[in-house]
This record gives sequence, structure tokens and C-alpha cells, in this order.
Amino acid sequence: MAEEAARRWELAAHGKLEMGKVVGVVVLDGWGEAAPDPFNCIHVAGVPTLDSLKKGAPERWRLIKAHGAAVGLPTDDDMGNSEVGHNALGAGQIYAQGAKLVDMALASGKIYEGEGFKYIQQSFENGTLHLIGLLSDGGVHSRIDQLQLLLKGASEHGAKRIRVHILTDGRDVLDGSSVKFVEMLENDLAKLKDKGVDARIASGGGRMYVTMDRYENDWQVVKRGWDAQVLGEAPHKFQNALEAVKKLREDKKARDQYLPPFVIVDGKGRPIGPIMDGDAVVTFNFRADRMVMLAKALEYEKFDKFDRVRFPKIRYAGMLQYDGELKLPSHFLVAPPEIERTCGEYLAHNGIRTYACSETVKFGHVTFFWNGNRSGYFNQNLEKYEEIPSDIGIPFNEQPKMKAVEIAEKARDAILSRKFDQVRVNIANGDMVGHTGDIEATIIGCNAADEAVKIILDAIDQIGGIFVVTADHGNAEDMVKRDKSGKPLRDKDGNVQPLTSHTLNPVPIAIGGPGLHPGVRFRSDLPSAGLANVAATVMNLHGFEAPDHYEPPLIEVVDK
Ligand SMILES: O=C(O)[C@@H](CO)OP(=O)(O)O
Ligand SMILES: [Mn+2]
Ligand SMILES: [Mn+2]
Repeated sequence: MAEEAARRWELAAHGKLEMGKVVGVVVLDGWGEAAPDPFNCIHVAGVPTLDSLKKGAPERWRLIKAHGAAVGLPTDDDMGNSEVGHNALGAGQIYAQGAKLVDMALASGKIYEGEGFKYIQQSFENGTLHLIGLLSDGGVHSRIDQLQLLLKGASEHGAKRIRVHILTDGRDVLDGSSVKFVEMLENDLAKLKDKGVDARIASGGGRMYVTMDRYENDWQVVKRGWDAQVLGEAPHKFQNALEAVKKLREDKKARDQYLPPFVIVDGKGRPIGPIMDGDAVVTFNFRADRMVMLAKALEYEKFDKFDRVRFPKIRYAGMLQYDGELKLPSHFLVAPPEIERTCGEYLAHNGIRTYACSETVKFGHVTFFWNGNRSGYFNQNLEKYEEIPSDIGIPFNEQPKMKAVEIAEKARDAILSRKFDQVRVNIANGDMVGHTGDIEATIIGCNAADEAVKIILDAIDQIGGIFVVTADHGNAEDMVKRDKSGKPLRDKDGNVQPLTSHTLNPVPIAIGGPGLHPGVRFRSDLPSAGLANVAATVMNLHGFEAPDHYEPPLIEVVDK
């Protein structure tokens, strides 16, 4: 039995490519390819290391798709993101992702027949249904149209009292758009009211300051949300949410992503929707990373990350199950994509020793997302994951170099130690600084990322290894909102609107290093290849044939 199981994981030898080379895999987060332009921060920064890869070896540099259907998103209008990007990179296969699975479950009505909905439904008679999540049409973590359908469906299936706890975006969508999304939601809630459903927005706050932290970078973010959503306490109190976002945005420095927490109160100043015993709660984001911490706070009896003050007895379901290893949350409305047989798992079964590293804000990207939304190791004896603490409590334009060099130095040490066959990192700057919309800072961030790549490539050089440098989606290469013809949009004072979001651009991939067989080059028969083709490529570079069900490798070996 055990033998048979082992055989199922055994990878065939490649034949032409040797085993035993050290492979460095660098993922530049938020690093797409776009034409030179003053708002292309990568271009303006000047990135000698990345440029040398592009110009130095044209057969070993190409672009791959990182958005839309290529990464399992509903349409090609959907920009890429870290979750789907790293899932595709690590799994070597294209899965219908959370956004699409929720769309299908809502369209067919199956969402209301599932165990998760039936579970929360038990609270509808005597309790309130609370919906907590990101309010925008960004499509990275959530979508407002899905919330609208869920509100309608839940009320048709018995919810009589609904409270929505909103998190304003301004990161996947333009800053300032929160007002429009609150208006849309208020409109819908008013329609429900006409039908006799008591439905209101009860609290809110900006996603980066309230609730949506990730990888345990800063629990205070989750606490701020908890206080507003569960306890009904926040420094700002308003009678309605539209007034709240408009007033909070009057501060010149206010940004949707960083709005402070607020609660909606009645005429007597009492919060209109704290979460109480007997209530139902749904976190309506489909994406995992920024919901896991709240899910723990809502679900775990034992919890010591902050003082919850009150731990209400609720029925809680996630839109999806966010962590397949922890089975968190235990109830969910839509089954997540079953991302299986990832390259990390294959390589662990084939004896490859892996080191993965990033700083906190991206740590789960090269571990959890890479491994198909699973926390933990496949084989503790072969893998080491190292996290470098990120700066906390600041927007990253204040420290745009982030921990790029520190990550690279860890990777360098891991490479030179010869204790690992694969050394994998995520360098965060292009993305995290790009999201602030601060062009000057993003340029500094891109320089730091380039410097980090150089440190890693030098180490690969030193030990005769192989490198793969790629990215998960675009961001820093385009920092301005454009019209249909591609021209930057300007307001009447001539100011441009910074683009804080990811983009639809393809991303580069470069391979090389002294350990690479001289006959390896990118194939020309895969013009529309995407991130999911990278896993098979990496397996080849480790000297293995990739499994048949993987997207094909990007490389071929010609006689030289
Ligand atoms: O910060 C995030 O959560 C997203 C954008 O919403 O970025 P990324 O997908 O790069 O993690
Ligand atoms: Mn990313
Ligand atoms: Mn991002």
C-alpha cells in the first residue's frame, strides 16, 4: 500500500536535464510588463539586474499571462492577484477560483442548499444575520454584486434582520470610490426594507486599518474591527454609513483603505448592530488570506491574540473555507477549489529540500498560497519556511525598501549552505508600495527589489545553480488611471488619479544560471502560456518530468 502511494508521487527523470541543481525561484510581487512611460515605476526606477535578464538572453526571457482565465478567474477583465497567482505558480494547473465558484453557486441557487447556509439559517428566526467583508467590485477578495445577490437570497430564505459590516477598499479600486459603493449598498438595503426586512449597514472601516490584516502581521487591525462589529464600539459614530464615509473622507489625508473604524448608532447613540448570542455571521470575502485572522477570532473558543471582551455564541460561516489544513472556518457557503497535487507536494515526495522565505505581509504567498491554501509543511524534514517580520503600523510608502534585502540575504545564505535544492522567495515592494499609489516611493521600492534579485543571482552564480525570476501579477509598472486609449486621466487641475490596484498586464519570466543546460530555451509553441506553466518548468529544472495533468513546461532542450 505504502509503496503504491509512493509510486503515485514519483516523478520520472527528465532525461536531458540533470537532477541535483540548486534552483532559486524569485517571485516579484506586483511586477508586470508595460511600455516605458513616466507612470511605469519599474521603467523609471531603472532595474539593471532585471534589464540584463531581458536583454542578455532573449531565448530565456518571455512574458506569461497572470490575469483572467489563465489563473482561473471568471473573465479576462479580472486583474490578477496574489492568491490566484501563487496558486497557479505552485499548483501547475488552472483551477476555477473562489470568485468563479461563488458566481456559479449564486447563479444556480446551490449556495442556499448547502450545509453552510442551512447552518446559519437556523439563526434567522430569532437572530440577526451579519455580513462582514470588503465592499467594492475589485474582484480580488470579494465582489459587491455577490453581496447583493446574497442579501436578496438570504432574505428570500428567511433572514428578517440583516446587518452589514463594511470594509472600504480603495486598493483594488480607485480611492474615493467607497462613497459610490456605500450608495449602491444603501439602495439595495432600502429595497429590502420595502419588503419588510430590517437591513442596515452597522459598522465599517478601511480594509488596511480594520479587520483585513493577514499572516498575523498586526492583530490590532482585527481587534479594531472586532470592537466595532461585535462590541459596537468605535471612535467614530454616525447615524448612517454614507454620512460616515463622506465625513471621514473630509480629512485631506483620508484614504478609503485606511479609514478609521466607525459604528452606526440610533437616535439615542446606541449601536444598531453589534453581534449577539444567537446571531448568524457570514464573512463574504472569497479570498482567504485577509479573512483567516477574523475567522479565528469568530470561531476559536480558545484565543489569546487580543481581548475579545465578549465571545458571542454565533453560527458562523465563511463564504469559502479559507484554510484547508486548519479546516477554518468549519462551516462555509461554497466549497473552495480543491487544489491538489501541487508541485511543493510532489517535490517533497521526490526528496527535494525546499527553503521558502518572505517578509510577513507576503510570507503566506510563497508557502500557504503556493501550496494550494494549506498551512504547514508537507515534510518537515525537507522543508524550511522562514518569515522576516514586516514593519507594522505604517503604509509601505514610508518604508519602500521593505525587507527586500533582508529576504535576499536569507535566500543567499540558504543557497550557499547547500542544504536546499530549491530556494523560493517573494519580494514584496512592487506590490505593497504600488498599492499606496505613491509613485516616488514605488520607484525606490522597485530599485530595492532589483538589488535583492542581484544578491540572489550572485549566490546562484557562485554555486553553479539555476534561477527562475518571475512575478505574480502587475502593479508597479502602471500607476495611473487611464482612459480607453491609454492616456492618463487628469482632473480639471491637471492632477492624475493614482492607480493603487493590480493590472491586467503579463509578467516576465527569466531563467538562467551557470547550472542551466546550455540547450535550454523557451519554447515558441506556447504563446499564451501563463503562471500555471511555471510549476512544470521548475520541475524540469530540478531534473524531473512534470506530471501529465500539469500545464506544459515553458522550456525545451536543444542540442548544443
Ligand atoms: O493586498 C492585497 O490583499 C491584494 C490586493 O487586494 O494584493 P495581493 O493580491 O498582491 O496580495
Ligand atoms: Mn501579489
Ligand atoms: Mn497586491
